[in-house]
Amino acid sequence: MDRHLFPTRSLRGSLRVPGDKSVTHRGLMLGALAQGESWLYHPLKAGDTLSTAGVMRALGAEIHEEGAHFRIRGVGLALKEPGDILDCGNAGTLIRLVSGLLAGQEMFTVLTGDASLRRRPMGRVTAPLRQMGARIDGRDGGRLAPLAIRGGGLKGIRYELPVASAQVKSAVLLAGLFAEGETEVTEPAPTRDHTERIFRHYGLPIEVQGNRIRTHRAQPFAARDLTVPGDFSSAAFFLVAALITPDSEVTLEGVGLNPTRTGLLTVLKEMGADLSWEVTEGQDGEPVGWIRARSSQLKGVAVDPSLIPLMVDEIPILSAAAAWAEGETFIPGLEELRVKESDRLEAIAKNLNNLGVKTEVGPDWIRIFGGSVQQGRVEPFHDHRIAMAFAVCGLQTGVTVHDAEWASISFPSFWEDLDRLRGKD
Ligand SMILES: O=C(O)C1=C[C@@H](OP(=O)(O)O)[C@@H](O)[C@H](O)C1
Ligand SMILES: C=C(OP(=O)(O)O)C(=O)O
Repeated sequence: MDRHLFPTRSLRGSLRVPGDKSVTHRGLMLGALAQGESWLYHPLKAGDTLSTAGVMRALGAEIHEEGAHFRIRGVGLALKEPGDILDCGNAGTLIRLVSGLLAGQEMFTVLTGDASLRRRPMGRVTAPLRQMGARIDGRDGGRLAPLAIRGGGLKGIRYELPVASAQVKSAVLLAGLFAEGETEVTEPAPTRDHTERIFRHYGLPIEVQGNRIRTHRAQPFAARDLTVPGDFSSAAFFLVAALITPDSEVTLEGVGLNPTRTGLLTVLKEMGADLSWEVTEGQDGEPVGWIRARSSQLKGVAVDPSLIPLMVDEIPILSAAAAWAEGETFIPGLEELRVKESDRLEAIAKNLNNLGVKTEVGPDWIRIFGGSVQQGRVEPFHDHRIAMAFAVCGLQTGVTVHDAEWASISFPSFWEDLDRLRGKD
């Protein structure tokens, strides 16, 4: 479905963004593994996380939608063998994390997903899980889904992550809960630490020492309620929208401000953004607070590559900010963007060019020449973040977004929330 956005003059108001996608995936999985009943409050109910609810139900958990929340009855560590294949839809986090869980279970499962997911690299999880003892097959020798997993009999390993990936780290740690001995993961750079935090919330074994994270076999653990913070990655679209639109001020409330997620704030500040934020509470192990953004004249910057893992999903919206900045922005360290829901580096360059913005692209970097956005058309390439980021980029000039429904993978109320801030109810 095409969505036409007329030129926006100002964005004003405050908003509570939907629940964090990463925390919701993990909350559903661990709630499903716990013993007894618990509530997952304010989860994200969107394409990706509804896929996780479906998969965990097929594995024996009871998951009920109760208003805005989920009520979960867990299985107490022993999942049930499903009678059919498990469909992970568009969700990379789901297929990779659940592979770790299934590697630990004495049963046979097959995981698949949509066309995008079946193109994404799975060798990064199947390699360590095989080292732990799981038998896994798949297309291209287990590098691509569908993946067939026969789990059980795992032994702990010491594993150095070849890429800075929270999904791979989490898959190995989840498998470690079912493995004999200790499992240790070393990260090349810090990545989002929601798995470590949620393990602590449930009293599961977890020890973090610098870039080394250890776990070991878990005993059945009791169900416990969990409140999901607002998703910083969803908030990011409205922050940048307010910065680049004149006469704007937007406040986002109840947002997760975990420092392993907020690299974008550092970069936008360096670009001259009028941004303020405050952590107001610790909610079930995650820092939560508010962020305020006001119209700002941004300037181009060279981004420090060590910040990329702390803002890996925000590169599309950072590119939109760069398009409105004065001068050049250089973003290095982007090799992982090539293997997300789309080739995001390519998708960013194509959409910027559609909107009149010049770019140069290398194998893992992009240079954006800001200051010349024109009216145009956004092509999401079946990727939710691309749809939302470039809708924001074209807000002032007016823009047509093709296949706008892709936003519902992570942010079903995006278009209505945007209209509310634009004063168009
Ligand atoms: O662990 C997670 O919840 C996620 C980790 C990141 O992926 P990688 O681990 O592939 O970097 C991120 O892009 C994804 O949206 C969610
Ligand atoms: C990369 C993303 O998600 P996933 O890897 O879970 O598909 C994302 O939400 O931007």
